[in-house]
Amino acid sequence: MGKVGVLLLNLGGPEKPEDVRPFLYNLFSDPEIIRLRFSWMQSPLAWFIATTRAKKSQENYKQIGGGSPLRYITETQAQALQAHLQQKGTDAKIYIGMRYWHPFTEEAIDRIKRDGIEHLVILPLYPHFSISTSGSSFRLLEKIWQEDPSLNRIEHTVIPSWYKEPKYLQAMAQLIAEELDKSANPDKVHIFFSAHGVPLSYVTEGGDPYQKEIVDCTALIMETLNRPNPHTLAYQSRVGPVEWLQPYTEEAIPELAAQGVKDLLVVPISFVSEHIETLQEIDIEYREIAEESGIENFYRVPALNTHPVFIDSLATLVEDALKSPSVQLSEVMHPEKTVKMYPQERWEWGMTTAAEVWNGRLAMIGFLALLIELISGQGPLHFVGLL
Ligand SMILES: C=CC1=C(C)c2cc3[nH]c(cc4nc(cc5[nH]c(cc1n2)c(C)c5CCC(=O)O)C(CCC(=O)O)=C4C)c(C)c3C=C
Ligand SMILES: [Fe+2]
Ligand SMILES: [Fe+2]
Repeated sequence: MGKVGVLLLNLGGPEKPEDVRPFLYNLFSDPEIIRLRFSWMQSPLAWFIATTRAKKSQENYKQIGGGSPLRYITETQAQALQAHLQQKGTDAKIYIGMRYWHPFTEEAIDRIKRDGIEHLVILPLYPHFSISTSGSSFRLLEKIWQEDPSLNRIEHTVIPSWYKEPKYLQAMAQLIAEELDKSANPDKVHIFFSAHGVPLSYVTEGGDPYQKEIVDCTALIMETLNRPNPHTLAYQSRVGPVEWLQPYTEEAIPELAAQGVKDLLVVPISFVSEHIETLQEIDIEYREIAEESGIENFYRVPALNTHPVFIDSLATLVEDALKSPSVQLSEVMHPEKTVKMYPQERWEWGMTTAAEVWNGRLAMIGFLALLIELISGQGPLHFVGLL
């Protein structure tokens, strides 16, 4: 086999306070995050939301040291994966392609070309597929491929989602068991899976398999854990005025407390690295909500980061992908009717319908807010939680 490369896809995060606004601008410019019927409105709206949200977001990042640890952690994961693959006899170079911040996906592709990579495994660091995460990165890659025919020389294969990988489940179960055993009464602890949310319309109209994959994944982790603890699944990090997947984490925690739960173990499951939503949202905001509502012991399972069993699972995914028939970007993005992949047609159609909702509500709220905010210094977006 010729030169092998592995492209790890991730979201990216601002490294310092000045990065927050341009990072948010990149995020809200993505039509997979907000799609507007009139594409000319995308940039002004992204600019508007980024500018108005930046201060609050910067304050959150300040609470965890001013920036996101995502780049550093992803780099250590890449090094660990490269070393582990080498140990197992696979020579591969690892590249990091972030969607909204450095090192950008475009830069990774430039390096892959320069290094003369012949076989490329595309591995998103999201265990579950969502239109808004892996889907967005795949769409960007597809565009890069379309614009640069020389990339067709590279044989590529995509791993669309991988939450069923046994060693990933084992690593999660191991981390949960270690945390449970720190409690005086391990069997009494309520295990609380907190997944990152998406707008409900992504699932109901867009056909996003994300919710199903998350539900499946929690069941598989509980099965692997094999303990008698009760468990709950809820969704965190809602942004904007539309309905997201329910139950919401910030509402589910007080409900459990009202039912008499005293020991709560939060398990973040959408993401494999520590980031602002584990370090700030869970460890600070949700802990406060829990303690105020009567939870006595609040624990949190650490993110996988460079857990050796997790790195081994990533290596297995890469090795299996190199041995199996390739999965093309075009297959994932435009599956044939007979292939049971992501329902692109419903997704396109659904996102258009969802877009109308976003378009109507966000654009209207956005420009109205801008006007009111300019006049009064206090806009309505503060009340719907967008700013
Ligand atoms: C699987 C994980 C994620 C999903 C699904 C997801 C969807 C999604 N996110 C936003 C809006 C924002 N996300 C932000 C940060 C952020 N998002 C994820 C993961 C998922 N997002 C991570 C890991 C991070 C943090 C990166 C870091 O800095 O460590 C932010 C910025 C932070 C903030 O201002 O709160 C926004 C905004 C939407 C709208 C969405 C689905 C449509
Ligand atoms: Fe997000
Ligand atoms: Fe988020």
